[in-house]
Amino acid sequence: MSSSKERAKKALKAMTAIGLSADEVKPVLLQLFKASEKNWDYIEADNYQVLVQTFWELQEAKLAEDEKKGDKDDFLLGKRPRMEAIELCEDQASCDVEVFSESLGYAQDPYTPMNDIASGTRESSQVQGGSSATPTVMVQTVTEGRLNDKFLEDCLSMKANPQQHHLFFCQDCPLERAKNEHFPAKCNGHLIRKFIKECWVKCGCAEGCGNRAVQRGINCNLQVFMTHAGKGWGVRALQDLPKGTFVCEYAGEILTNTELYERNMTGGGKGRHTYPVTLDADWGSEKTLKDEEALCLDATYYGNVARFINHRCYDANLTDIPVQVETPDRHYYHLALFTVRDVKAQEELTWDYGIDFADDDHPVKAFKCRCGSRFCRDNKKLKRKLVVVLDD
Ligand SMILES: C[S@@+](CC[C@H](N)C(=O)[O-])C[C@H]1O[C@@H](n2cnc3c(N)ncnc32)[C@H](O)[C@@H]1O
Repeated sequence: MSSSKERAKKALKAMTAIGLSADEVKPVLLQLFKASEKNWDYIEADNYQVLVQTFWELQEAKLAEDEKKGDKDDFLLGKRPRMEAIELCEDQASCDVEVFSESLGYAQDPYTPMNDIASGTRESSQVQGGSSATPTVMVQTVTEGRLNDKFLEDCLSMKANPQQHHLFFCQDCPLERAKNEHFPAKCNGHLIRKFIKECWVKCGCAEGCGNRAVQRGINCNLQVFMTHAGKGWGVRALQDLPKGTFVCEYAGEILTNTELYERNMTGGGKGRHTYPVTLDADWGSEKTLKDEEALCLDATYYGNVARFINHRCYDANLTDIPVQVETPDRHYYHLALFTVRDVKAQEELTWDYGIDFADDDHPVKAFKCRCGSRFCRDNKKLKRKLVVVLDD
């Protein structure tokens, strides 16, 4: 059995994975630990459900308290309510969760710019690439339109815990520069993502090879429907979709950051119904990217069914994965949407656009999120009436 220290560390990691700050969660965890008489099974049950719930309940209580005092500023400014009101364990030094005073340093994985080797066997899993004398290992990530489980889990873990993976920090970040040309903020780091590399003509494999999904197009029955949640149109499938199914590509115009900025300035972005998607833009290549090189996909004027897929914070049922079809290019590439779990017929398909709802400087104004997720990041709407269950 792991020690309290390890379990506390694991709990904090799980909380940062869903976007909560470890510093804010620490006192809540400590209090819960005491209140439950050090019952880790209780704290860890259902993926730390009680911890997440208690955290939000205490936030809610603090908010209500501030509102009573007429101190609504933090909330209105979109800042997270502070947690100082929560008492810490008086005897913290001897408490066996002393890990709370430790900093949570994450080990960085060495960067491997290759797809993971899939377990599938297929005629082209080791084939010659082009005219090169050295065989290129063609990695099979998709089998009959379904993503390899390990590959999918790795992609999800990268998105959930970017700090644990290789991040590229630019000296002069084009994304920050697009927000503030004269005083760009420091780069927040860009995730070096995993790519699916589909088979192509030079693989020498058959046309029917299972490692070709995106290039074949949509293969499931999708329906655009009017949602009842005030989000406008949405998309659902009329059939069950197993985990890892390729749903569709996100198609749009490829714009540079500069073009997107100009489009927004000249009114083309006003009343827009789509949210542009930033392409990873070759982060990690040696050279500094200029504004004209950082790309995004804008589906405002041209797109496909993916432009109707709504956003959901954290627990969406789709994820986007970059795909190389034909060219080994990490700058211009395809973005494909895959299911992250089994999805039932008629269930709305959703995707986390990665919006930072607190970022007022983003070139496109974020909408008021109505995703309905308990992990919704649009805190301004967090006015749920929760009952504080924690009686210490
Ligand atoms: C890619 S479009 C999705 C299709 C859109 N619902 C429509 O009717 O055309 C993105 C737009 O849908 C709306 N939307 C998407 N997800 C939403 C959410 N979670 N809450 C509220 N509105 C959402 C926003 O207006 C957003 O700009």
